[in-house]
Formats: sequence, structure tokens, C-alpha cells
Amino acid sequence: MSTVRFREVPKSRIDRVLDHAYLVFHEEDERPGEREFLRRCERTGAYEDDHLVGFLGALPLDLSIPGGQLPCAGLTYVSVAPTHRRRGVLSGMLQEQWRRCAAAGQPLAALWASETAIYGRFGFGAATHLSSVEIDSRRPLALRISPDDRPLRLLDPKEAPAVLGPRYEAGRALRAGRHARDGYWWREQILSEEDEDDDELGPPRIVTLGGNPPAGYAVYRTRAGDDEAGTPGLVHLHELEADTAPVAAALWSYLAGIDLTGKVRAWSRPADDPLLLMATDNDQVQVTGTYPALWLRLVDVPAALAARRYARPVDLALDVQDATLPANQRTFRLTSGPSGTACTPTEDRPDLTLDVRDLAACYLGGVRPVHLLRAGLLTEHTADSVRALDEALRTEYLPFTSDEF
Ligand SMILES: CC(=O)SCCNC(=O)CCNC(=O)[C@H](O)C(C)(C)COP(=O)(O)OP(=O)(O)OC[C@H]1O[C@@H](n2cnc3c(N)ncnc32)[C@H](O)[C@@H]1OP(=O)(O)O
Repeated sequence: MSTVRFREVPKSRIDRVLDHAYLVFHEEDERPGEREFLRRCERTGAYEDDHLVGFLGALPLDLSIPGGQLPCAGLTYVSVAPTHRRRGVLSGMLQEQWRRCAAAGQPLAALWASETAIYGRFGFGAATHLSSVEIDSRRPLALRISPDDRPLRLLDPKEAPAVLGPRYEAGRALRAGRHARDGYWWREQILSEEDEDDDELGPPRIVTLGGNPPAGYAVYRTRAGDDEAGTPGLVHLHELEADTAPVAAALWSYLAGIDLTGKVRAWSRPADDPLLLMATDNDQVQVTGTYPALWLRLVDVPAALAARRYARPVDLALDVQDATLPANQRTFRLTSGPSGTACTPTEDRPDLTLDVRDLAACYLGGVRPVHLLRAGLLTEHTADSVRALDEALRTEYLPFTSDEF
């Protein structure tokens, strides 16, 4: 390990990163837009002599948190050469990343994990979860409310960032865990001509309802059915945003009513999607799975805790355990009330003890401290302190992340 050094990979060496990533992730071909994506990242390389043996990309993001947003390093392309596994290369790259986060003023880091066993030890907790939903659309979608009857229109993808952006931002303000999108993100990540995971899906289609900005929209692709195999045509939903339940009902009804299709599949919906309650028949609208989405790391615990909004006044001394970032390994007093919010180190006796990964899981409001207590993961020193933290962290909408990076 002593010969491995960490330094920025220059833009001119992105070819080398791609070769390394294909080796590690068992891929052959460059995906469209991959180079531009890597150019936008900070790029930490682990070098042995002059050979790249590890790589970690960090995309600068603005992540929504309850009541606002914070700068966040979106970690991606995390990879170590098969010859250098389990020698501390990832650990070293993350230490380098924490230094970079401090320098860049990023109190948060986040990632989508390839394997859930990897990141807990580094202080990440699964902070958002998503549900995949399927609608049997061989019959009309049965809903308990009347859809908004304003006209629907199809939108040219070129208009999407300007027209959809404000509606997306409104949804992002309600649900923590979503990052701000620029024109590049809309164009290359949301509306790319081909779906990188399924080349049988058609180009992106956008339907909107209401004025400008629209009251709601859906981004979807379709796949033709196969009569011989008896497979119905598919509507693959990427995103649906709506400002009211009737608007959502109109968009879901539209998707379920597209001719020559018999199934709507949405792989990333919030776990509290109102569709699940407005559906008349939960055999027709089914949750087919629930998954961890965004893994969050509080790189700067007091800055992160001081930045979010709390549902109730709170005054607690939190003993935070953080094995890898010593500045977080201490007791902080969190106070929030009518005169503001603060989180500062204290010598007071702690009210409760928790690991930084569990604090990260709770931070956006998706995991409840009372459930962690029940699982034996928090230690309560002052009666009812976990309940007080639970009530303060609660959010009206569950956090949600659909954009993978
Ligand atoms: C956000 C993303 O990009 S997700 C993509 C992650 N990348 C991949 O899955 C690609 C294939 N895997 C790899 O490249 C590497 O094995 C990595 C990046 C997962 C780990 O890199 P390494 O340099 O081997 O990790 P490192 O040696 O620093 O290990 C640190 C600790 O994590 C543990 N660890 C590493 N990988 C795993 C794993 N897959 N599952 C469970 N624990 C793991 C190690 O055992 C070690 O624990 P220890 O100190 O108790 O022994």
C-alpha cells in the first residue's frame, strides 16, 4: 500500500479511466456521453508508480434537504483494479475525498451502491428508498378520484429543460434527496435518445398537462409488444411529477391508456406515491419491489444538522460515533426553535448515542430513529430523547431519489 499515491486525473487522461472502469465493471463499449460525464466530475486516481489502480469520481451536486439544499459530492465510478483489491485503496481514495469535500465546502457525499455491504463501514447510510410499480393496463386504469380534465400535450424534448424545469424544482423542494438539474443533465441523462439500460426501448416521450409551467408531466419510453411471445407492449415510465392528485390521476390514466401496450412499468417511484392510495384495485397497480437508492454520508455533521429544517423544536446532545472522520466523533448539541437552528460541540452529558451511518439514514426523514432504537442501533441515555429526535426529523413527504449517477 505504501507505494499507492492519490492525485487528480487530468481531463487528458480520461481514456485511461475508461479502460480501468471497463476492466473493473466488465464492460466493453463506451456508453454515449460517458466522457462528458467524467469531465464534469472531480477525478481522484490511485496510482502505483504511474499506473492507475483505483478511481473515484465526484460529481458536484446541490442536493435537496428538508427546508433547503446543500452542496454534495456525488461519488461515482468507484473502482479498484482486481490486482489491488482489499489493500486499502478505496479507503485511501475516500480519505482523499473527505479532504476535497472540506476544501469545497461540501457537508454531504452521496452515492448509488453496487453492493449494499460496501459503504456502511465508511459512514454511509441508505437515506432514500424507491418502489418499483407495475400497472396492468390491458384494462382501463381504475382510480378512486376523477382525473384533471385539462388537455394533455406532447412536448418536444428540446423544450424540456425550460418547460419542465420549474415543475421538477417544485417537486425537489417537497422531497429531499433530489439534486438540481442543468441543461446537460436533462439532455444527456434524462432525455438521451437511447435508454442505456434497455436498447429495445424507444426514444423519450414527454406529456404535459396544464399551462406553463405545466401542472404535471410524465417522461416515458415505449417498447412494442411481441404477439408470438404473447408479450404486451410496454410503457416504461422514467418520471412523473404532478402538483395535485387529479393531475397525477390524469397522467397515470394517459400512460395506462396508450394503445398497443398492456403494461406500465415505473422502476423508481417514492414509497409514498399517492397512486398507491388512489388506485381502486391493488391487483392492477402493484408494488413489485422496494430498494435503497441514495446512500448518504454526513461529511461535516454539525454543518449538515444546522442546515436542515426540523418539524418540532428540539434540544438534544447527540453523541456521534464516526470511526473515519475524527471531527465528527464527539457530542454535539442540536437546538432548533423559533430563534433558529444551531449544532455545536458540547461537553454536556449526551442524551443519545448513534453511529454516523444511522444519523445519515435518518437525516432526510426517510428512516425513523424510533425504528433504529427498536433495532438496537441507538442508545438512549435520557428518557424520550429518541422520540424527540424522531419527531423533529419527520418530513411530510418521504425523501426520494430517481436520478442515478
Ligand atoms: C458508487 C459506486 O461507484 S458503486 C461501485 C463500486 N465498485 C465496484 O463494485 C467495482 C468492483 N469492486 C471494486 O472495485 C473494489 O472491490 C471496491 C471499490 C468495492 C473496494 O475496494 P478495495 O480497495 O478493495 O477496498 P478496501 O481495501 O479499501 O476495503 C476497505 C474495507 O471495505 C471492505 N470491502 C471492500 N469491498 C467490499 C465488498 N464488496 N463487500 C463488503 N466489504 C467490502 C474490505 O473488506 C475492507 O474491510 P476491512 O478493512 O475490515 O478488511
